[in-house]
Formats: sequence, C-alpha cells, structure tokens
Amino acid sequence: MATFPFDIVLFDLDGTLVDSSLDLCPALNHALVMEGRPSQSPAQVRQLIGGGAMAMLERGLNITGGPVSEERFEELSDALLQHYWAHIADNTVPFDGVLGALDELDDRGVKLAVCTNKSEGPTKQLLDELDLTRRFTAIYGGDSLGREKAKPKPDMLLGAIRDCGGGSAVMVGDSTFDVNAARNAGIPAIAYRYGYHDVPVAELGADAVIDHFNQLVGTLESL
Ligand SMILES: O=C(O)COP(=O)(O)O
Ligand SMILES: [Mg+2]
Repeated sequence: MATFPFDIVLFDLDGTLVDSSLDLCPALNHALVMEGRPSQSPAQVRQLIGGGAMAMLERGLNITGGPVSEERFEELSDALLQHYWAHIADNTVPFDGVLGALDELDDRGVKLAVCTNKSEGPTKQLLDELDLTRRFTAIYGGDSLGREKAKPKPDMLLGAIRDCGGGSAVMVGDSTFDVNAARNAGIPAIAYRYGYHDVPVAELGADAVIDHFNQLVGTLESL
C-alpha cells in the first residue's frame, strides 16, 4: 500500500464530525425566548454556528432585534449553556460515515485530533457521551488556549499537530473559521458539504469538498 500523504488529520466538531444543531438550536431558542425574541428554526441556527456558543447567541440576538446589555448577555449566555449542557447529546450524532472514516484513517496509522470553537468542557462531555474521546490524540476547545486564540487563529491547530508528534497535517471542517485557521497554520483544508456554512460551501476556499465521509480517505490521497 502506498504511504498515506498525511500523518495527522484535524477535525472540526460541530457540523463536521457531529450534527449538533438539533441540540444547539433549542439551547439558543431557550435564551432568545427568555429575552422575548422569536425562536429560530434549526435551518436558521445552522448558519449561526461556527464561532462558539457566545458568537451564536450574539448573532441570534442581532437577527432578532439587536444586541442586549453586557449584563443581560451574560445572563442569557449562562441560560443557554446550562440548557445545552443538560441536553448535549439528546439528538447529536456523528454524521453518516464519520466512524468508518476515522477507522480507515486509524488503520493507516494516521493520528487524529479535534480542533473546535466549542468550549473545551462541553466538547469533552459530548465526545465522551458519543464514545469518541478514545479516537483522538488531542482535543482542543475554543477556550483551551484562551478565546483570543480560537479559530481562525492557527494556534489550536498548531498545538494539536505538536501533540500528535508533528508531520504533515490537514484540517477537515465546515466553516470559514476552519478554512482560514488551516490557511493561517499553513495546511490544506477539506470542507464537508452538509455542515454549517457561514458562506456558501464553494466560497469557503477549501482545497476540496466532500459530500460524504466515505470520500474522505480517497480525497486526502488525491490532494
Ligand atoms: O460550536 C460552535 O459554534 C463551533 O464549533 P466548531 O468549531 O466545532 O464548528
Ligand atoms: Mg463547524
């Protein structure tokens, strides 16, 4: 078998490894309704995910009437997070083909890591509840290195590459945060078509787009 071109594959979490919008949506709506704002549909919420839960709340407030005071924002974000923690894996599952793709990469000796803008606490809880933790050599959340170092900054990608022992790496994600973080880290990016895009998938600027995770290994081999 020819050598695999990558030693390390870094994955975004929300909208890439897992379809978490059905649990993020009610958590956001819980906070919006507390503020007398209209609930958003899962399809609308998918477009707000990518910068972490606080960015999702900020964007949710902006499209339903505008920002609130700093103090109120803190209350609403606490309520959102509390709701989310309590329901983190009610409806969240890996996207079709993800487990098989992780197995295929593992068979090839590739090291795997998670680089997400979701905070580290809920990230680890979710990965535990889905029995995914053991698959990853490194797990970075959006606050692991401080929020100012979240994607699109390259720091967590570079940290994960280091933790995996160094080598050639690639990022698999769904948003501009992921593609730009990959660019900033100097590595290629693959986009997942059915993730949560903040811009149309063709405009993300990824090196390749996959429609299903059963295409991941072949796509990486052809990069
Ligand atoms: O939860 C978010 O908003 C972002 O998470 P992601 O970086 O895994 O897409
Ligand atoms: Mg994502």
